[in-house]
Amino acid sequence: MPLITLWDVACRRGGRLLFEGLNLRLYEGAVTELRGPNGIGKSSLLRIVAGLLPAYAGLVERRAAVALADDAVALDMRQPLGRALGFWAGLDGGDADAAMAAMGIGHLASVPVAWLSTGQRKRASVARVIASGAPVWLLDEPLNGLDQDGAARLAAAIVAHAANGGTILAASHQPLPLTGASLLDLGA
Ligand SMILES: Nc1ncnc2c1ncn2[C@@H]1O[C@H](COP(=O)(O)OP(=O)(O)OP(=O)(O)O)[C@@H](O)[C@H]1O
Repeated sequence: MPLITLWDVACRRGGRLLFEGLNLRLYEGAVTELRGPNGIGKSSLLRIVAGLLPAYAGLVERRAAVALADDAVALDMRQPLGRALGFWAGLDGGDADAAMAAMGIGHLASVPVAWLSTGQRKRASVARVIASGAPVWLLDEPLNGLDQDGAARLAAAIVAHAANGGTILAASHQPLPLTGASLLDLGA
C-alpha cells in the first residue's frame, strides 16, 4: 500500500495549467527524484503532496505524516538552533540531538538560527525533517548550498530513512549522490 497516492492530479498556478493527469505512488522504502526544467511545477507538486496547495483536479491520498523542507528554514530565527529544533522535535516526538548529529551541526546547537550560513541552514532544515519522525519526506532542492560533506550526510539520511520504511520525494536539478532512486520527470 503506497504511503502517498496521486490520481490524475492537475496543478494550476497564476492562471496557467502547469501539469495534469499526474498519477504517482510513493511506497515505503522508495526514493524518488523529481526532475524537470525551471517553472514546470516541481515545488508546486511537493506542496500539493504536503497538503499546502490544493490540486486543481484529481485526488491526493496521504496514509502517513509528511514533512517538507524547502528554501525557507522553518525554524525560529531568534532561537539557538538546538532550542529551535528541539521545540519541533518535542511536538513531533523526534530527537533533535540525533538529527543535528546526523547532519553534522551538533556543534551549532547554541548558535541563533539567524546566524547560520546558507549551507548550515540547509543542514538545519534537513535536520528538522529528520527530527519530525514523519514517514514521508518532501525535499525541495535539498543539495542547494550543501558542501560535499553535507551532501554525503543528506544521502546517508535518505538511505537510512528509506531502509526504515520511509519514503522520499526530492526535487533536484543535480542527481542525488545515492543509487537506487527512481526518476519522475515532470517535463517528459
Ligand atoms: N504563488 C504563486 N502564484 C502564481 N504563480 C505561482 C506561484 N508560485 C509559483 N507560481 C508559478 O508556478 C510555476 C511553477 O513554479 P514552481 O516553483 O512549482 O516550479 P519549479 O519546477 O519548482 O521551478 P524551479 O526549477 O525553478 O524551482 C512558475 O511559473 C511560477 O511562477
